[in-house]
Amino acid sequence: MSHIPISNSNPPKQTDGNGKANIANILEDKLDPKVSIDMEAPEFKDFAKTMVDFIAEYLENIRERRVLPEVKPGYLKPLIPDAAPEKPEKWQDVMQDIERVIMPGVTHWHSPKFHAYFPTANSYPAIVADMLSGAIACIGFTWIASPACTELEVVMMDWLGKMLELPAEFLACSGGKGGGVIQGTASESTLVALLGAKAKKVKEVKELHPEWDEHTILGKLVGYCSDQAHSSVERAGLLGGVKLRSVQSENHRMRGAALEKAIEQDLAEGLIPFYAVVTLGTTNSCAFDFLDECGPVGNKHNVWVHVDAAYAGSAFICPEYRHLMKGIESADSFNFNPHKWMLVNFDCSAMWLKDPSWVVNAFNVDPLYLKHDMQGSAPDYRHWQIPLGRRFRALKLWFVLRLYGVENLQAHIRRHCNFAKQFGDLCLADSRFELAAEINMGLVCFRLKGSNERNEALLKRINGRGHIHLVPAKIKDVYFLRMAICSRFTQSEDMEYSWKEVSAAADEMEQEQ
Ligand SMILES: N[C@@H](Cc1c[nH]c2ccc(O)cc12)C(=O)O
Repeated sequence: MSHIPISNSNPPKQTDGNGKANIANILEDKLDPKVSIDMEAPEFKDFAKTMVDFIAEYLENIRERRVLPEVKPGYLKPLIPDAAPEKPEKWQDVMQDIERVIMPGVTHWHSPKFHAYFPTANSYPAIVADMLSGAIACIGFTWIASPACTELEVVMMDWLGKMLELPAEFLACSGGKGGGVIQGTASESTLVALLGAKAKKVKEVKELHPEWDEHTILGKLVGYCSDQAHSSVERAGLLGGVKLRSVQSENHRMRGAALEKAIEQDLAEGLIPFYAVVTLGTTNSCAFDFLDECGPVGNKHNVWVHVDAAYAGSAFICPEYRHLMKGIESADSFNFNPHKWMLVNFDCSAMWLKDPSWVVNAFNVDPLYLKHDMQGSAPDYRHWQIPLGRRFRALKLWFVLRLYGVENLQAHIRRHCNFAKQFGDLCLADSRFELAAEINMGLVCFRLKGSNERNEALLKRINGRGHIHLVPAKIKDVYFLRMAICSRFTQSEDMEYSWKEVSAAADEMEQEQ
């Protein structure tokens, strides 16, 4: 491509006297058809190879970078021009600008010094798969829009479901109604399940009470989640236009009896329970609701049970953690994010439905341009999700599952859990600290013994030092720090480093007292 003058782009256009461009002149001013405006393949190969080298260098040495940037809001604008260039630039110049413009403002999520939120995944096989997805660049809304996009997704969701030992009813290969779909995020899955549950309940109630209009029914619907559920569950209720009730957890976990009590109270008030979200691995403390209690309660009251295992679900590929999803057979839908903890880059949120027809029919619009002759023989995933467009995300799963193998993915999970235990032990060996919750998976919730204010000051100091990055949480007015193990590059020495940072910040605070 580059540096070919594009003849029509620059000469001043004659105007018609009113400041408007003269159409005849513009039409005369055509592109030379022999001149390509595209980057050609040889140049693409050089550019892409340089980028691959940059990526490998960036990731392998990520530990050396300051995990949290020091820039202030607005830092970037002065570093680049105010408008897009008229003439093409060199890719080498763009490469140069990555360190100058972008890197100073990057929070390095894949650094072993990053311990905030929960992990987001990153692996070379997934990055390469995304390159291929970018090249095929199909929009797989229907089967015919790119059969491989749909069919690989169906099979990958079966592979993944088998890795977790999901009940056969969730899998397409069982030959029943069930199957899996890749959504963008767990929040989307929660909303999709809620909308399916809502459609199902409205239909049931209409059959029982043909005299009730839809508005009356919708006003009576009520859903449930634990008081520890992610805020996206509450948001799904708002987006879906239904009431959601939060159920008090016990030791951070929702119990069946509390859920049942809430349902019965609502029934007594004439409300219509329709949906319950059971969280396996909460954001605050990675607590697990009792699915084996809550699921059967939901089933008994004909309430759709959705399981949100966004982070912790990846651990169910390890048999030793599967007891935490006991009761899974009672769920109507199940979701976890391989893009959090299973080495598949964002976005890849795996959702299974026992009976997708509720979701499919709830969203069904069928314009002529989206119809095709094979309808009904394979899923048209546009009906399973909120947007119409969808990328070829199954490629990332396929590459990661094949190039790691289940064994190495299990090893990744186990390593992170062990690092969390290592950090927890370091913490407990220092009498100034205590754990704020039991250590679950790759998360340690800890705090300085004493007031919330002391812990707020500690976190500020840790993040201010800039060597590691953590975020806090609060449960029942107790403020604590969350140490999430996030990077696939983490080694045991990194945990020692992170602990030293925490204890050095505590030392500083003591010295100032
Ligand atoms: N980033 C998440 C938000 C989310 C939804 N459900 C969760 C459960 C636990 C957790 O730690 C985060 C979430 C998403 O995929 O939408």
